[in-house]
Amino acid sequence: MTRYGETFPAWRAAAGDHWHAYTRHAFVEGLRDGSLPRAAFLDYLVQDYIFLIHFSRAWALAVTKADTVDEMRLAAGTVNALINDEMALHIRICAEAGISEDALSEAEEKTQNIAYTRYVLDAGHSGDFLDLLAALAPCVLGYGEIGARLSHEATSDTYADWIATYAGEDYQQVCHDVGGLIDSAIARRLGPAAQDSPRWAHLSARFTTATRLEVGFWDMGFEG
Ligand SMILES: Cc1ncc(CO)c(N)n1
Repeated sequence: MTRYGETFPAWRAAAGDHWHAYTRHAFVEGLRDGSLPRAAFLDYLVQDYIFLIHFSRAWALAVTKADTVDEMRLAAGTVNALINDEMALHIRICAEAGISEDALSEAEEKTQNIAYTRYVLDAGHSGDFLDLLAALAPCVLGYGEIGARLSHEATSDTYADWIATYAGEDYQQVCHDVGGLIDSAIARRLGPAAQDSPRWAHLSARFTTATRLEVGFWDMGFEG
């Protein structure tokens, strides 16, 4: 399993079965073996386009919640990667299927999508930089882990374009940078014995909640 720093493996372990339910979801396995119906994939991509808009807003909030210029730089880099790289995948695949960018912007946002993105934004608004990072982490790092695994385990090239985006060097670099950012942000605010800090359990619980919301997002993908 991919590490992406020291904090992530600890939070991932604390999320227990929820992490497995997220990263080994039937939707993910359908991407792996190509059995996922195209209509479900496109439905998911349309929702994910909207997701990425709000997710970019949450990373932009991280820029304003940061304490150092290094933290700002990394958060701003992630905003850039989301808006200018990752969303391009959605626009490209949807365009190939006859769904225009205008149609993407006008699509109705589903409730599981609203629940997830607004939970993350609220973590940032009501909490500090660490609360926000804990809520953001499962998304970035989970897709990194899924992409890296599927690049080795895929048995079909039906969804090769999607897999290559998350397994690719650019996205994997974002995951390593974000993993490092979480480690240094924690060390800076909670000190070397972060796991003994009273905040640790709370941050870890936020990570688990966001992981559960990822499971709901895949479930939603099947409903469409
Ligand atoms: C729901 C969801 N989680 C994570 C990612 C990765 O950025 C994504 N595109 N969508």
